[in-house]
This record gives sequence, C-alpha cells and structure tokens, in this order.
Amino acid sequence: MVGIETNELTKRYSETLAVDRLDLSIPEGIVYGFLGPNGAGKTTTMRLLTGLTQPTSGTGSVTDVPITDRDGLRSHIGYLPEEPPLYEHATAYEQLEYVAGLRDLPAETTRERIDTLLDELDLTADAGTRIADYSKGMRQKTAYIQAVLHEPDVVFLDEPTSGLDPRAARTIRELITDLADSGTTVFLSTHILPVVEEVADTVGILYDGQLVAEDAPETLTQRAETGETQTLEDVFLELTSTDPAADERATDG
Ligand SMILES: Nc1ncnc2c1ncn2[C@@H]1O[C@H](COP(=O)(O)OP(=O)(O)OP(=O)(O)O)[C@@H](O)[C@H]1O
Repeated sequence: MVGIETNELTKRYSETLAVDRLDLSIPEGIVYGFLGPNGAGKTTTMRLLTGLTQPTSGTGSVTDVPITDRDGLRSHIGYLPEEPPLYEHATAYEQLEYVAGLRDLPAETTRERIDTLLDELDLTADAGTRIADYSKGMRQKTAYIQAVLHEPDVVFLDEPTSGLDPRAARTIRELITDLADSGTTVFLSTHILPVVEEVADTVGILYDGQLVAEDAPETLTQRAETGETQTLEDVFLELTSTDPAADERATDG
C-alpha cells in the first residue's frame, strides 16, 4: 500500500508559490527524508499532508485517506511540528494522558505505552514536573511521545532531534528506525543531513516548492561518471544552489 501520495499538490500564499505541483508516491513502512533549504516549502507540505491547511490545487492522500478529510486523517497520522503545542501548566504525564483521552485510547495499555516511551527517552524522573519548567529537549521528547502515542500509520516529524542531547538524539533515531520496521511510514524533515543519511530509505529534495531529486541516499551520493561517492551535503548544496556556476557544475557533473 502507498503511505503518502500526492498529485500536482500546490499551495499558493498570494504571491508565494510555497508548494509547486508536488508529486509524491511514498510506500508504507519506509523513512522518507524530506530535505530543502529554508523557505523551500517543507513545513507547508507537512501542513498539507496532515490536513492543517488546504491545497490551492492538486490532490493528496495519506493511507488512502484524502488530505482534505482532516477528521478521517486524525487516527492515521501523528505530527511533530517544529513548535509543538504543549500545555505549559500540565506535567508531561498529564499532557500525554490528556492527548490519549482526546484520542479515546484504551486507558490501561496507553498508560503502559506512555511509561515505556518516557523511560526510553529518559524522561520518567521529570514526567511529574510542569512543562513550563522544562528544557527545550524535554519539551521535544514530550512532543515526540505525543506524536506517536496512538501508533499512527504515518508519522510526520519536523526536526525531531532539535534541542536533544546526543544520547536522546540517538534514541530518537533508533525509535524512527523501529517505527519503520514495524510498518509505520515516517516522513522526516530535518536540516541535519547525517540523521537523514543514517535513517532514511529514500530522500526527497525540495527547492522552491518543487521536488528536484528523489532517490535512496546511497544512490544520490554516488557519482555515476566517476564511481566516487560525494556527501549528501554536496548533493544538497549543488541541487539547491542559486549560484549559476554551481548549477552548471551540478548539471555537467
Ligand atoms: N501562512 C503563510 N502565509 C504566507 N506565506 C507563507 C505562509 N507559510 C509559509 N509561507 C511561505 O511559503 C514558503 C515556504 O515556507 P515553509 O515554511 O513551508 O518552508 P520550509 O521549507 O519549512 O522552511 P524552513 O526550513 O525555514 O522551516 C516561504 O516563502 C514562506 O514565506
């Protein structure tokens, strides 16, 4: 089954074409690394795919549910946005139980799942502290758990390792791989290219709202003409350069 599919998906904000006729076909159970420079349209794409904003034109579906059906998408998707919504006055535990309640998740198994995730992310000791007193990393961990708590079919993660110390960042990378291994589709947007190289099965590079490359990371970094390997950063910089000389180098190889 296809996890995410779009057909000429387009979003325009008055003069700005944020997403420009995007065609995606992402099989379920893979990690899709979504790259692009600032302002390329990554967040807008994720907001479209999660039903938070409506397309100007084109279509899309996530696990066969049309992205215009926000209620229909709800149980199938999880979203960790760049600035996650958390209740400052709640503790992590209260926040997660509240979200579980909104989603009508079964109380007992959910409590176990919350405990397991808090433990994996080393947050158990702080789970009873108010979120207002949390560090950025602690908030990020809480928001990550919130995004995956209901075991969604497709998870959208915007900079999931942002603010995390190396140990927590590694745990998140492992959890992402585990999610895909268990059949979850992970749509991962990050500027941290080594994370993408490590966990992504396929990488898509967005530039000015358009997909300019899409392939397995090891294929993208392989130079066909010389047989040498370049870094994902080299590929990214070539494909998203506004410098015509660099553009020419990219096309000429
Ligand atoms: N609500 C909005 N109203 C008007 N313009 C918007 C809106 N949201 C995004 N844009 C514009 O759309 C373009 C794409 O923005 P978007 O936030 O999707 O980029 P991004 O790839 O997520 O960038 P970053 O890496 O900096 O987070 C930008 O030019 C931005 O200014």
